[in-house]
Amino acid sequence: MPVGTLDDLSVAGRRVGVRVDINSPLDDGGLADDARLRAHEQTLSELLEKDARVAVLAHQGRPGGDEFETLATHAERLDELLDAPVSYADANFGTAAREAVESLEPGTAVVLENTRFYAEEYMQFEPEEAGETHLVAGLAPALDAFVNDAFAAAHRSQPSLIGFPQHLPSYAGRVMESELDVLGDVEATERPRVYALGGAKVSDSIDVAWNVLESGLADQVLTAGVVGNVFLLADGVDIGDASADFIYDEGYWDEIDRAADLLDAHGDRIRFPQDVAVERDGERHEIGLNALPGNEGEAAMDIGSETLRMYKSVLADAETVILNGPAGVFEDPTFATGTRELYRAASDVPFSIVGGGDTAAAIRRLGIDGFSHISTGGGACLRLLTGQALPAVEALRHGYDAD
Ligand SMILES: Nc1ncnc2c1ncn2[C@@H]1O[C@H](COP(=O)(O)OP(=O)(O)O)[C@@H](O)[C@H]1O
Ligand SMILES: O=C(OP(=O)(O)O)[C@H](O)COP(=O)(O)O
Repeated sequence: MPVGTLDDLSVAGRRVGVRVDINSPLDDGGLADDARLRAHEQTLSELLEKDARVAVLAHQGRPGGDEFETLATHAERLDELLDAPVSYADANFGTAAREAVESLEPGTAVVLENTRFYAEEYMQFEPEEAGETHLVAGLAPALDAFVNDAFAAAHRSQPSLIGFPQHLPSYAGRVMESELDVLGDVEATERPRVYALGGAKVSDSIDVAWNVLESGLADQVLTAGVVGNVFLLADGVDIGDASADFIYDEGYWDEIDRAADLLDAHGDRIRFPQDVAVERDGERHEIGLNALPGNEGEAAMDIGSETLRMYKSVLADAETVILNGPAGVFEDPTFATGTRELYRAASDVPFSIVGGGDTAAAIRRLGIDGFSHISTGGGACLRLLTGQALPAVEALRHGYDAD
């Protein structure tokens, strides 16, 4: 069943709940980066220009975490970004929230409070149960329609993401629509198709590698970052105590075995680093694999030039590249070379897709452009690229039945 979009929704004067993902890095309580807010400008402006009365729903951080904050600052920033007035209400559901929505003038918006301040929001539900939670059952009567634009959270089965389509006609916003258009049909992209997997979320990356190698989606998988170091260990390379300890400390012991199984099954399509960069006397120093054994106290912080040469030659022949995770500790300029060079080569591939919060931050920081699509999602993007369903999208597809 296709997902309806804003083209199917007539909104003038109607109250529309819009779930966005404006979960952002914070800095002294303020927004350190507003990229995720700007991503939703189009959806919100389009609704407001058509005189909708918009209730914005969103989460920020995780309960107990450093970035678990109110959405007051986000509301202020949206008010600056959008041409229409945006207010803030410190309520999610109940009388105060319903009154805030019901009193909206056409063409104005209110940002409701962080949905995760409400305990049930951080639990997983089936759609029918999600529709009966206090947040959804309490707020839905104040709304005429629901728009889900929160692609980056679409892999979560939380009430505000999957519950409203139980009660309301529901549609994908413009961010959701364009992400699904580009990422929903990865099989149709040209080959050779290369997956470049770096960064530090080793379990997720190995899941992706398994999936795309087993299904035949990937012609080549390039590994870098901590993921590359795990493949080196899996291949029996002694990468030195500092790198290995990091991997064990992060609890990735089992991942080394999974990576070894992957190498046994599909080693002909997996590339891993041939040299790495470490810090020596305060400078970048590159070491080939033969010189690595016995290397004590120097962690592999980036891929080296030999590896880059090999990866660039794979990318030069690719028609499609899907990239997730930096190649090294790009936050430190000494170790940003691998990420910068790899991303530049990837941006020259005819069709290039990039996903991941840190990956997008690295692209901005290193000033690289030319990618075909930069996804707003990390986990959601990878889930879709491995052919798995997203609960929030399934809820839009199957949820509302007017009868
Ligand atoms: N060799 C490495 N050693 C330690 N950390 C690394 C290494 N390579 C990359 N990283 C770290 O990985 C982090 C990003 O990984 P990840 O969260 O998986 O990316 P994304 O958010 O794009 O999915 C960065 O903070 C970066 O410093
Ligand atoms: O930042 C997000 O996802 P991402 O880290 O995969 O990009 C989303 O806001 C989901 O947040 P969550 O991973 O706390 O559920």
